[in-house]
Amino acid sequence: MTDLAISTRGLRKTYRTRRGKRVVAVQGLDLDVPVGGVHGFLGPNGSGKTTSIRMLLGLIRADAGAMALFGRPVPEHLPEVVSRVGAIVESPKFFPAFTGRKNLELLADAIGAPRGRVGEVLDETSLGERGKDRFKTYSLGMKQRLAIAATLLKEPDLLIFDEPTNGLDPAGIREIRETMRALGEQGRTVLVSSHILAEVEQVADTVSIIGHGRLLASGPVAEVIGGTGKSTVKLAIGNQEAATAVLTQGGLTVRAEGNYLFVDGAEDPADITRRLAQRELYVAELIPVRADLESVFLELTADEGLAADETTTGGKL
Ligand SMILES: Nc1ncnc2c1ncn2[C@@H]1O[C@H](COP(=O)(O)OP(=O)(O)OP(=O)(O)O)[C@@H](O)[C@H]1O
Repeated sequence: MTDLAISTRGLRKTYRTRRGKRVVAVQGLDLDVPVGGVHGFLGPNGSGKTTSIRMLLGLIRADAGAMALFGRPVPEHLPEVVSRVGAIVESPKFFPAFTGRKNLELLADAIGAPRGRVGEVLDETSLGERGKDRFKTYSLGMKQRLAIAATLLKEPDLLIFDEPTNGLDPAGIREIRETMRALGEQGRTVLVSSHILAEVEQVADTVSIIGHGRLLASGPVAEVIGGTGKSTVKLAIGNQEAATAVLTQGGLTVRAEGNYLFVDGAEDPADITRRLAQRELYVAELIPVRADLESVFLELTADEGLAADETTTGGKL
């Protein structure tokens, strides 16, 4: 387990609401995050991402299951590994009237980090010269990057960001994305939770997709995208009607869009051309359409709904 920055097995958490209802937020989560690079922790709203992160950081107790950070079981051994972990789970508090630099200097003093680190972390988060400006003049994106800079003061090996781009404009999102990518390239491990997939797809090396507090898929982005075993092929053909009939008979799903047919479900594009050629229908153009993380995510979480189960049954976990 030591080559994993994060590992959980059978992690569970049920909340009890004031009205006595039980909300199963995380139900048997097995999560593995390799050391080094950016790992996207993906799931629809309410799928248990924040709850899982809070358990890992020792902010709330798990009901059952095992967790480890860098191979050390937590929360039991959290004091040993906590210095290797930086996290932004909620917006940190900075002094509005102080400059970004001053805020970081105060924080560095408080946690015993050298003040020399402040200039470095401002550069690492592309705040550089803007460190001289007051915090209250910062855009949301800059405030968020200052929060990341603060977590970098103690040079953590693992950074955990819960929905770091929430509320940011496209420019702010791009800046955070570039910062995360740079951190991953330095060999740090970055866990970033999100329900915005396009964003994570561009920056993550590996991903885990969860739904209802359970792991649905995990691995390198390319493998997770390819792993659904389905591909779409776009083809141009003279007789669309006849081609649709042949392919549909063969169990494929076909839809027409303008001059093209989009065919789903073929194991191999060559299979499509062969079937059509057997009926003397010849393809003018055939383009495999790359699956993206978004479509894989939607496919995997199709049955998950938008919120976790709410149940009034009092069964023991
Ligand atoms: N303190 C709490 N008390 C009761 N229920 C809670 C509490 N915190 C979270 N929940 C519920 O637990 C489930 C999982 O929530 P969680 O915040 O972990 O999901 P999430 O994937 O982080 O979602 P989001 O993307 O919306 O932040 C949801 O149904 C949520 O309403």
